[in-house]
Amino acid sequence: MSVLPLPGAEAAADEVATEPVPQARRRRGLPGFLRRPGGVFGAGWLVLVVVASLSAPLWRPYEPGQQDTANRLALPSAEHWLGTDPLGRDLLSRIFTAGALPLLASALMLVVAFGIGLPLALVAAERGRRVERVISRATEVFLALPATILLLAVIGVIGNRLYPVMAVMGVLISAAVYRVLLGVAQSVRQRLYVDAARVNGLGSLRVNLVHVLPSMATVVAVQAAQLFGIGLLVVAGLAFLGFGPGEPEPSWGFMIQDASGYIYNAPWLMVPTGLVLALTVVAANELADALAGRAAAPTVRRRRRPLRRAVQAVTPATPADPEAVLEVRDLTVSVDDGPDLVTGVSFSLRQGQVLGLVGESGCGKTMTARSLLGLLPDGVAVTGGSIRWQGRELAGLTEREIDRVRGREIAMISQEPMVALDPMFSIATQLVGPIRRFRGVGRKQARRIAAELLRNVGIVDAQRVLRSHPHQLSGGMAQRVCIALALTGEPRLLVADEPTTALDVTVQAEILSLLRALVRDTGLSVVLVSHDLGVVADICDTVAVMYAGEVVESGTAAAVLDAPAHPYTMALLGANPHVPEGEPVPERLASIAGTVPPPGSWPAGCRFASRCRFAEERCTAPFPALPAHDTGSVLCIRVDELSREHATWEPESAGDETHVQPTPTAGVPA
Ligand SMILES: Nc1ncnc2c1ncn2[C@@H]1O[C@H](COP(=O)(O)OP(=O)(O)OP(=O)(O)O)[C@@H](O)[C@H]1O
Repeated sequence: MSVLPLPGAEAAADEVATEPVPQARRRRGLPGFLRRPGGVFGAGWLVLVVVASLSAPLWRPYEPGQQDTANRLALPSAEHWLGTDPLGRDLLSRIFTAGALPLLASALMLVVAFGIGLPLALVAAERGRRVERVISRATEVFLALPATILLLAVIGVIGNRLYPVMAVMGVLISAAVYRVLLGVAQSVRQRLYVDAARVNGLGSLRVNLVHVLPSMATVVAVQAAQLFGIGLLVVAGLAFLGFGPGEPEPSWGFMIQDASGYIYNAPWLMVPTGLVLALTVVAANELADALAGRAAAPTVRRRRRPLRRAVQAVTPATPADPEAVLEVRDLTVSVDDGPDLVTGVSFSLRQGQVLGLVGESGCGKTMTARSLLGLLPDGVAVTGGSIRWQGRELAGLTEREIDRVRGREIAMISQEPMVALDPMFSIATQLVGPIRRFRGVGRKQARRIAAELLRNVGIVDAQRVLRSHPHQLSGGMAQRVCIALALTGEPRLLVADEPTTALDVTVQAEILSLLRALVRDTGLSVVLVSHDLGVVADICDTVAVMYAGEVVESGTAAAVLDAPAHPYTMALLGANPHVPEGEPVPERLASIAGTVPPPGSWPAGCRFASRCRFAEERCTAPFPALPAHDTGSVLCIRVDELSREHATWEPESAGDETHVQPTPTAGVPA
């Protein structure tokens, strides 16, 4: 007997890992699964059988043991609608009297299986890889046990008592339930709105109850429906083998076994009981399929984002800039038992300033930014260096300690506003909760503050937006709401990970000007992650250019962007399609041959050397020391020579060019 795989449940689990299209959720009328014939049949038949079985004592035409000896083995008639058994007992009355037991026993099995499997999956998904490994190994032991033999052994010990036996069956099945739900819980926890909820101070229990569980509901329902059918078959199978209520008590399994003895001279006897059992199992499966179909249909796939954090030993560092509110020194972020993703990253940020982290995709910008909030993916940790925020060390804080900082002192906005908002709740609900938690105010006042926050981020019809759900907002509006959400805890530092990437150019300019206004009016500091030099030039005071997990050049935005000193910065600017206002549009853009080397295969010397036009043999040797630069730092041993030579990264030849399609950014001075 095996309960895995559960194909429908797995399909639904797979789909739940993607982001739902909110419009589909909000369609009015019948639930999605009831728009499918299988769903209508499954739900209808199950309701009928459950109601008829539980209420059988109220309506059955005969007592289940009442014998009509003149009418033995009768075919259906007006007196006995489904016929009679060898003792002349009414089949209709016996079938539905017998129904309560398998239905309740199956339900008990489900309660036990989900009562164990679901909490274990939530805990394993939340607590990280080590806890998950322990729980998974333990459940694998259960999966390896031969369930049928074990059940018979249990019956041998506790006797012919069906409910305890089915409870034991539930314990065995909980391992399979855990396996399916773990994957779902892990993927739901990776959604940005769960991340946002954690940043907004929601405790782990409430994150699970409010955000994770509702998103798992479909998979739980699919799996429960399938397991219910399996439970019915188990009960019937046990009764067929003689384990279950004995004569004269009716049971489906025993009635089928009894009928099998009359298969040649009274074949009809098998039909009613067999049909009711078969239809009930099929109905459970049809319902599961319809539920899985409902989950599968209205979805689109989105990029998954890593979220969880793990902190390991860190080394302290002394502050270099006395005016800095944020001082990151020699930050190293690594995969557990794996390569470094970020090494030796240092930068500082003053109050009311914006720091841009720039670089190609995969350079470690996001890992660096997420380290500030303790929101690294599971299995990735800060393994060295220091993150000092307002004089306090953040690297190495426990989850509980960093919880007090997240949202209240440091908040986050992300690249995909639509995914950062929970599609299930109105904007008011999503704002009021964090406001009440962070500011300790009542619901009414929280709603007033929510409206005020929306107005502060440029939303004029705040009341309408408060009543809306995320899918009713445009991308720009949703990002404004996300910024308002980030401001609910009155943070002093905002980590903005590509906040304008998903928006069109006009809206990008609006959001940038909103961020600028917030910085100017409130003294907020911002760490802005971007691969767009136009955006960085537009808003940042200082810049740290990242390549292959390290900062290769840093300094004031004016210095770095106007007079880049590191070849990689020169190359990025040479390949930048943004054209400064008033400057001639270049005919060709430079390109950078090759790709960023992945973590684990960085060379010992300059990591950019293999792509650098100015590289010499000595560039491949390990760096002697970090060369100094007037206004920041440059990780290039040829920096002085290149500066003297006025080196620039120009398009070299026809093979090294890209024709320009200028996309002027509103107000980008570059
Ligand atoms: N959970 C993870 N486990 C292992 N490696 C990871 C994980 N998440 C990211 N990485 C790797 O870490 C490196 C840095 O990734 P990161 O997301 O910080 O880059 P990025 O510069 O922000 O790029 P992008 O702009 O595409 O987000 C990449 O090589 C990436 O593949």
